[in-house]
Amino acid sequence: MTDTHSARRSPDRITLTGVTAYGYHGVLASEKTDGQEFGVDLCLEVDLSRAGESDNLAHTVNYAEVAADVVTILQGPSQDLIEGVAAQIADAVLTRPLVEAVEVTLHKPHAPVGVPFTDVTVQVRRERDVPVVIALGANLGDDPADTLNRAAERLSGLPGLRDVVLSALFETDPVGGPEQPVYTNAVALARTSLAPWRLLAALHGIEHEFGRTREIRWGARSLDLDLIQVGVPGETSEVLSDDPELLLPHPRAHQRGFVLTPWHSVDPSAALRVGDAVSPVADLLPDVADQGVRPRG
Ligand SMILES: Nc1ncnc2c1ncn2[C@@H]1O[C@H](COP(=O)(O)OP(=O)(O)OP(=O)(O)O)[C@@H](O)[C@H]1O
Ligand SMILES: Nc1nc2c(c(=O)[nH]1)N=C(CO)CN2
Repeated sequence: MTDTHSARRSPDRITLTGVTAYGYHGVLASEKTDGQEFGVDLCLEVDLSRAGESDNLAHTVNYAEVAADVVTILQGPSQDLIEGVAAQIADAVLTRPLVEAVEVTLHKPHAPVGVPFTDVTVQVRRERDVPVVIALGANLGDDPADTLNRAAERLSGLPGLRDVVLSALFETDPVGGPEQPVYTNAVALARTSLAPWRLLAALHGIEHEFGRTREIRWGARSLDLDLIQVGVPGETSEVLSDDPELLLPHPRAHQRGFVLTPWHSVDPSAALRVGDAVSPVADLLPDVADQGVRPRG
């Protein structure tokens, strides 16, 4: 697992250079009929620490798959401008959740320039930028409400997380676990350039700062930060994960009034995937209405 401060390190990278394919991009009619060779260099910013330890391909980005995507786009429908082709490649690469940024250099060495030349290139850099939903909970310490407000400030200060908006705070009856004090819960919405794993590591770091220890499952805690959803359900930005260390969307979110009620309060149009279906959070609320979730005065 990555350390909390890794978001501030200079990023790990995967580079892929000299991917070539024949395509039909260009403004001139002859370019659209005759075609020419295009080349692409890529630099992907990816956290490689987990793959470096695990030796597991699932923990990194498969550069062969990326190369195949690049060739598909180069050979795909004609576009007038190589700027558009480069941007399309960047967007396709960024659909991989582990890619935090990508730089694409698109070469068109046989462009009809009219004078002797070696190459023409465009370069675009794009960062990952997806919505995230984070649930906050606390039921230990002098002032759990203050804990949640301070935790939200820490979220706002995290490199790679922006536009953090905290919901109202709710007092909630404990769900599951041993007998324990009532909780204070809230939900934070934000946008991130961080890969989900790095965001989870950062959340664990904040929990740790607030004195969180993991002992009893569903037991009392000074601060709990859960990642509920990454990306927009049903769209290419949605991240689905069945890795037990990071399940996305959070598998119990749809059953939890202490998540759904604060979430709906801060985003009445929120939607959550439950199995194969994407449901408005508003439609899930009636099933959790008896769980004891009260606005905090
Ligand atoms: N979406 C997720 N958000 C946070 N942790 C997750 C997620 N999916 C899996 N986990 C894993 O769950 C483990 C236990 O997390 P935690 O102690 O916060 O669970 P909990 O809050 O007691 O229970 P619950 O997961 O039901 O909320 C963590 O080590 C983490 O790796
Ligand atoms: N009311 C409430 N109950 C819980 C909570 C929580 O945040 N609020 N968190 C749990 C494990 O994450 C288990 N039960």
